[in-house]
Amino acid sequence: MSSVPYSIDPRARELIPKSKVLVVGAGGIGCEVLKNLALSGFEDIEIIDLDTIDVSNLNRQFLFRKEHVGKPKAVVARESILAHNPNIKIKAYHDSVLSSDYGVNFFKKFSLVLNALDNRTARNHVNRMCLAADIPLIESGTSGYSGQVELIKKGVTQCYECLPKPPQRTFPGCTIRNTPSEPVHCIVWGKHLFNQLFGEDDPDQDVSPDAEDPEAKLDGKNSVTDSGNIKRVSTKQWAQDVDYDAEKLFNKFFNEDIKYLLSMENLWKNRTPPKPLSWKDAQDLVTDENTNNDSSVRAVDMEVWSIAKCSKVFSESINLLQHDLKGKSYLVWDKDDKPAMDFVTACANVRAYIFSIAQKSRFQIKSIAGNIIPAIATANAIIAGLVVLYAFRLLVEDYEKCNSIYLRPKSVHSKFVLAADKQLSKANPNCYVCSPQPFVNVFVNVNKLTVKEFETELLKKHLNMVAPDVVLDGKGVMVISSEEGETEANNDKILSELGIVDGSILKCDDFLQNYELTVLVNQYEAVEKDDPLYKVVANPEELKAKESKKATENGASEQKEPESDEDDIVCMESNTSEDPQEGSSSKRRKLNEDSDDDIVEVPL
Ligand SMILES: Nc1ncnc2c1ncn2[C@@H]1O[C@H](COP(=O)(O)OP(=O)(O)OP(=O)(O)O)[C@@H](O)[C@H]1O
Ligand SMILES: [Zn+2]
Repeated sequence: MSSVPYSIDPRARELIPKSKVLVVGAGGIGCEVLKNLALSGFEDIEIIDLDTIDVSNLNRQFLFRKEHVGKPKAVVARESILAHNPNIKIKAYHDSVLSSDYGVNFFKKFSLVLNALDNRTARNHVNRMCLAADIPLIESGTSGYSGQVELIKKGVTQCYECLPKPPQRTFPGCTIRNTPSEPVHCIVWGKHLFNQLFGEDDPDQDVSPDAEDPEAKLDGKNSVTDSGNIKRVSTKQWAQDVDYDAEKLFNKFFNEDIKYLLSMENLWKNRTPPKPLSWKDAQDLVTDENTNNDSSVRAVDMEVWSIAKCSKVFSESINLLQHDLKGKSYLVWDKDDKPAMDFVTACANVRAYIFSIAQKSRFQIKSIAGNIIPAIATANAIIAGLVVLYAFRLLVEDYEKCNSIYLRPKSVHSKFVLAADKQLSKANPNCYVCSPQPFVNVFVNVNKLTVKEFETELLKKHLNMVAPDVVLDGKGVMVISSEEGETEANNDKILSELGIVDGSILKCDDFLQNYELTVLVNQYEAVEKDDPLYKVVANPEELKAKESKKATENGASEQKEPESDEDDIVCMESNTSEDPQEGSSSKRRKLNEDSDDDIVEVPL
């Protein structure tokens, strides 16, 4: 780093007003980035965001005001910027960046793309689009007091998908409220419910179905007749009015609300729909194998409770918490408070059951629940400042000054708050996205997996394709087509029925992403009940090494539902809030790791 790291190159000053910049996401970081761009002289900006403004955004997304709630973020962000500087050319798209309207040619228009997103699917997609269009991308994210800015440039740096990532820990609100798919989503929901019933009112922590979920309104049609969210004036007030009757509460949250979610039909087109559960039916759900008679605290903590037990604990903990609340205005959730932790364990597991998600022991839930990270406005502001400083450097192709930079909480392990890598991160030669000839090994049971499962689970969910075409190499068989009506007849066929066997090569092409991937099929059969449906690796040697290592560590294979989520969670300083919060983490490395060998302090 130079001694005056943030001086602006005079050539960049000239280019700033002439350069066209795309900002993807107008949330916490996006609002800050837009303001910084406008104030530093950028005059040609486009902004895309799929969401509308929620009341919970107002504390940190300062381009939005109370009167904007319900309006599209991109549109209001544009209006707010124009109100300050009407001379800026700024175009807003209220849409998902994943839509086919934003293809490679759309991206080619820009000098720079700045990501301000909160989820991996969209980040992966923009990564691929910028690689295909050969446009520099600045990727950024925050998670609590930590954050990161990183340059992605074809042929110069690693791409967003070069390294495997730990499980995601920050979640969009609609995942929590409408479409949980992992245990942690149910745990966050359980903590939110605790706060709604007993804690301090926080609009960020609504637990009711979110009818404003953009996915529920695909094609502009909303299957839900009621246009707004299900609004309870106050969940706490309602709970008090029914005297915290456990049966009524259970039926409300696990039966009626789930029935309402089912009415949002678009959500369930490609997902397993949830099963509403009444209090009465829950009493019958006793696990057969529950022969464990050991009632010691340790045994109870390690066991995965049956749903009948969850409902019993739900009721008992509510009674205790209601008692604790007497004389206080609210309770503060604490993982070490028995009824509070019992309540979250019971709720998380009942919700997991309803959504066909693996249930967890109290011990596992405790470690996950204690590590959920809040969104911090100042971290967003610092990261957005760095994003725009890096934008200045990129305009003059000063890539060497765009090393990944990290914001991290000060701790006993590190003296400084901002640190940068000493050099640009090199691309992974085995990356199945940015290597010259992307290639990957997939391990699937060709005698069991259907074409549809292969497409949804593997190509879309795992390999992040949006609209793949798949041809069986050498045979010319069109397995999957992105054109409607061409290969639907294959959907329910087993892979082997189409001639896909061990050693087959599939050529997968996502026209939208301008991305071609060669897939080598390896026959694999799950042995244990919990073994994954499939595995994906660039280099099978890596898989072997990792698997045997993991197996000795915790008896689990690599891709299994992570048993040790807490290992991957970035631990915050002990005095930070533990309230769950959706954020925008894109972390690629642990930010509080001890070794500072490969990073340097950044003078402020
Ligand atoms: N596929 C996508 N296309 C366009 N915008 C997206 C896409 N996915 C996410 N976004 C937007 O990225 C932004 C990320 O911002 P942020 O992390 O602050 O999330 P938020 O939803 O505004 O806040 P929070 O989740 O904390 O309530 C959001 O405004 C979200 O709508
Ligand atoms: Zn890569």
